[in-house]
Amino acid sequence: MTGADIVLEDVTVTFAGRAVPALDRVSVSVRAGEQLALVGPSGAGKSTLLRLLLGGVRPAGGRVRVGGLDPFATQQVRQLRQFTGYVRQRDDLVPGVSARTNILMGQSWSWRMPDWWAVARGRVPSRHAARLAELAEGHGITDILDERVENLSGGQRQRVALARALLGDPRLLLADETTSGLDPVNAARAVADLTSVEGATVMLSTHDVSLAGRFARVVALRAGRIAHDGAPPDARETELIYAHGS
Ligand SMILES: Nc1ncnc2c1ncn2[C@@H]1O[C@H](COP(=O)(O)OP(=O)(O)OP(=O)(O)O)[C@@H](O)[C@H]1O
Repeated sequence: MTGADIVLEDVTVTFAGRAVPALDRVSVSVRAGEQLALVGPSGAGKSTLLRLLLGGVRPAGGRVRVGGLDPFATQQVRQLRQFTGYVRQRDDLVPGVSARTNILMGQSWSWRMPDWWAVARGRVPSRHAARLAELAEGHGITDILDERVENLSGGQRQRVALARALLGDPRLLLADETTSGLDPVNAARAVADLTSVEGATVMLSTHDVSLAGRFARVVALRAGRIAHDGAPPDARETELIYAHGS
């Protein structure tokens, strides 16, 4: 499986009612299979950039391509979402159903009738059984698979969301502050898992400078602009990226 390449050319996003663009003429190219950390102060545009890649926000200008697909073309974005694992900053687990069903539902686009029946009966479709068991074990959630997600802690919910993103062996993994609610052991495990999907392109946004330092490439945003793109910034550069004011 090959990862998805990403091309952003001169992309500007301006939210309604905001004088300042959330992304201001941003250009970034990511090779298929490349893994990078996205850093920058709160409000710098990290979530906006990740959401943009799946057609979640519409640019006022510029060009976006992910795996050669246009996220703003209906048919293409459907295809794009099928090969992407996305762990959002605020998880979007479906209440009222179990952790297991939530994890499986990320792959429902590929199900046929017998798979739907299996899930409706609380079972795991055979095509997902081995990988689900492996992910649940790896993330310490085997014992909570039957729990309704509203009964889980924030960290447990994050691990469920992570397992859902990883279940389909995605070509692209987008993780938005995924490790912030996790204890150090589970945070390390989450990063190890996110970066070990064979061939997948990975973009992980984080406020954790030491975590970002584990990536060969770090892209920093500041007030919607690229402030750094390359090897992890040193202490002085990091200070400038996070300095108050402009
Ligand atoms: N739906 C929206 N409507 C209006 N403004 C928005 C919307 N989403 C984001 N913004 C604004 O766009 C800017 C960038 O926000 P974004 O969430 O991308 O930042 P971030 O770098 O991910 O921040 P954090 O680290 O706090 O998650 C902020 O000024 C934010 O207030």
